[in-house]
Amino acid sequence: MAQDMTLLWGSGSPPCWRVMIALEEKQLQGYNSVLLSFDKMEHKSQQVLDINPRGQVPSFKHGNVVVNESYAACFYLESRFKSQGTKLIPDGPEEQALMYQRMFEGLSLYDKLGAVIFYDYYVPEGERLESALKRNTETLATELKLWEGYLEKLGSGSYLAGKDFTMTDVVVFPTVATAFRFGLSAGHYPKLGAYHALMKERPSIKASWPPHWLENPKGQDTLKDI
Ligand SMILES: N[C@@H](CCC(=O)N[C@@H](CS)C(=O)NCC(=O)O)C(=O)O
Repeated sequence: MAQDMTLLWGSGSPPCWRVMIALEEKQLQGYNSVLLSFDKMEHKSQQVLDINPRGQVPSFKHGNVVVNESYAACFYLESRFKSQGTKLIPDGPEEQALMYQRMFEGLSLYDKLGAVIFYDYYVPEGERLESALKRNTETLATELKLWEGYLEKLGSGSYLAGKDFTMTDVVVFPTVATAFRFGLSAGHYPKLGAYHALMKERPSIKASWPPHWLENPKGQDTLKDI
């Protein structure tokens, strides 16, 4: 089916997961899927550097077309396979505006989540401060409350940009799932919890669930109290 496509990816990487969901939704199964190990630094291998000089994943190739930014790859797939699989960009101008707005806001959520769960990874040992981590955590909680409010306003059973599944869900769900993997409480964020539960049942999500999460279903509890 999609044998002329290659995706180099790492398990649990939200940017990689975005592209995998888009491929599933556009019925592009059968692509050449190359799972790389971050622990072994395989994302810095020549195989990746040949198509992505940043040495990052996702790295994606379709024939001679290289698209490495996850948002760009998702847009490329939607545009190239417009009439195939799920329609990810709604036609209505208002629906489209909300979809674009929320998908780019999703980058803020991703950055703020990373600033908490990967604090020790990003900040060298001698430069870490309790006060900075506390501030990052408060900033994340404020951001999560925004999303909780968006879902509340849309009503139960909604996706992130309305009653239909859209590109916003493709690109933002992996961040939401990562927050829950790191212990976010559905008790504290019931709308996000319901959204997470709804999405977990979707075939594209089941098919692309991070393999190391399947192997080890228990995540961390970093976010349990926020
Ligand atoms: N802007 C890129 C970000 C990709 C990214 O940050 N990938 C991470 C994995 S989640 C990575 O490869 N990190 C290794 C590195 O930067 O050296 C996208 O959204 O595609």
